[in-house]
Amino acid sequence: MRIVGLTGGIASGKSTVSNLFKAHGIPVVDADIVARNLLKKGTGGWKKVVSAFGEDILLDNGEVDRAKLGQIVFSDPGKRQLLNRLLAPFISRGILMEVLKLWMKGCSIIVLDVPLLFEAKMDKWTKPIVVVWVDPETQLQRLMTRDGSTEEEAKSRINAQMPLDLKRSKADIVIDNTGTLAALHEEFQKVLIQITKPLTWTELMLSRKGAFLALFSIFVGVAICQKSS
Ligand SMILES: CC(C)(COP(=O)(O)OP(=O)(O)OC[C@H]1O[C@@H](n2cnc3c(N)ncnc32)[C@H](O)[C@@H]1O)[C@@H](O)C(=O)NCCC(=O)NCCS
Ligand SMILES: Nc1ncnc2c1ncn2[C@@H]1O[C@H](COP(=O)(O)OP(=O)(O)OP(=O)(O)O)[C@@H](O)[C@H]1O
Repeated sequence: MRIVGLTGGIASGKSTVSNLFKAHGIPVVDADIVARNLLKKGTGGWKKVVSAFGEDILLDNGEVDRAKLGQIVFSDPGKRQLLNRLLAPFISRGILMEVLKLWMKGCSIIVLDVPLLFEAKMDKWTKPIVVVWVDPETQLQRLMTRDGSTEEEAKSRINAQMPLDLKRSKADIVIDNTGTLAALHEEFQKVLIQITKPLTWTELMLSRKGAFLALFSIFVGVAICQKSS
């Protein structure tokens, strides 16, 4: 199974691109959805977060007030690190479970849409890594429009992540989403061809999976030779 990593900056267009993957029949595991489910009332994640941040972050119905928790963690790096530390193991386990379900269904290619793919060191699970990039001004404008946030709020969210240019430098494939949606659709078609084409022998051997298969075959070969001699 090929696990494609999809990441980028906040509001760079990951969900828009992941919808294109889904429209082409490629399943997507969305880390934001996994993280949202982990904060549902009564779950393990909810308990950890309530005991660390207090009941002040709850709504009257006992669910986490996401806007309030967001205001706290995006204006205080220490509190953000605390939240990340509490939720990271649950998030990676949740993602892994979704991957397993898709593997059991026989999916040959899946996409992991993870905003913090590099920050959470999940990049080693995925190949190729697609980074959705936008220029900083467009990113800020789109974020403020989508969330109805002030410039200050939007900037604090952008600055809470690894710089987008650094993510771009770590990518195997970059999608520039600074232009129109039509331009994005066009660029996506090229990426889809790149991602779905079968690996060449050289690429397979250079991949970790290929190296593992080669070593395994050598090991089995040696074992058979020893047994028959
Ligand atoms: C703080 C929370 C409650 C705010 O909720 P809200 O509904 O306002 O935002 P939402 O979850 O839709 O996230 C929007 C975007 O914010 C960015 N973001 C979310 N969490 C983080 C974080 N800890 N650090 C940096 N950026 C983040 C991502 O780009 C994400 O796509 C929520 O983001 C959260 O629980 N974050 C911690 C879990 C996490 O790390 N999620 C990212 C999955 S890898
Ligand atoms: N090429 C585009 N032209 C105009 N608007 C766009 C384009 N691509 C995305 N958008 C809009 O920009 C906003 C951010 O896009 P999207 O939600 O896909 O980003 P994201 O990377 O998934 O964000 P997050 O990190 O918060 O999950 C949305 O309102 C979306 O409709």
